[in-house]
Amino acid sequence: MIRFDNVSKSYPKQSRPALRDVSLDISKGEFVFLVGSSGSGKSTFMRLILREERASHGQVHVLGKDLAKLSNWKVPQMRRQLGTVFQDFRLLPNKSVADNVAFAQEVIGRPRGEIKKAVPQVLELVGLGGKEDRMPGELSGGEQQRVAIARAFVNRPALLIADEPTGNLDPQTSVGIMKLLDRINRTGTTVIMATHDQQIVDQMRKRVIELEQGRLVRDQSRGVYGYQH
Ligand SMILES: Nc1ncnc2c1ncn2[C@@H]1O[C@H](COP(=O)(O)OP(=O)(O)OP(=O)(O)O)[C@@H](O)[C@H]1O
Repeated sequence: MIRFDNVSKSYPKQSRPALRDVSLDISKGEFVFLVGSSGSGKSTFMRLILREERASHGQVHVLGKDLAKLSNWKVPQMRRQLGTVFQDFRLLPNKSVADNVAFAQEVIGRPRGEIKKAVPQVLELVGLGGKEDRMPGELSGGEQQRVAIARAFVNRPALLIADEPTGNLDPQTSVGIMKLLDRINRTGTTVIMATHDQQIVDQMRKRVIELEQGRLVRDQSRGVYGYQH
């Protein structure tokens, strides 16, 4: 599903590369935690997968495609198969919960009837049944993140990328969000999650990939958080 072959990424005017010679494979259906101290390269790793950035050296394959060879006009089509969730939720503040989720389907041209059916279903799945008409500002942080996950999942992406999805949430709420991501993973969606949350990584015992100054320093199945701040 994802393959990095000797991938390095240097940003202009930066003395050291953000990623150095990273090689790894992530298979369909895996759940992977990406850990490492601030600045170790986690966001860069995810931006390469989304083709928001391009590798300086090496090859990035996503869903069987070499991203260096993917023409720009095909990028949106590729991204439709990826869902993204962020620490700061990124909901549209003036749209209701249902409309936030529906929007993800509208932009890819799904028929109205299908949207009408899919939105309540996915809101039910994330535990927000009955809150369709609320505005994001009327929800708790945990609920807002559930909306963001519903929006990311409504198009049934092959891969869900979550960048510190529990970063703004208290420990108990975070556990609920993790259970939800685990459930989504069990439907067959591959999940890659960058996190600084030691408790969650230690509890879930999933594959752990650790970056340090842009290098892959650990790749462990059923791993723990491991590094010190
Ligand atoms: N757009 C950019 N332009 C220049 N340098 C960048 C850019 N994005 C990241 N970097 C640099 O690349 C390195 C890796 O950053 P990256 O954001 O990938 O780390 P991170 O592990 O996601 O950090 P955090 O946990 O704080 O989000 C850092 O040294 C950072 O300053």
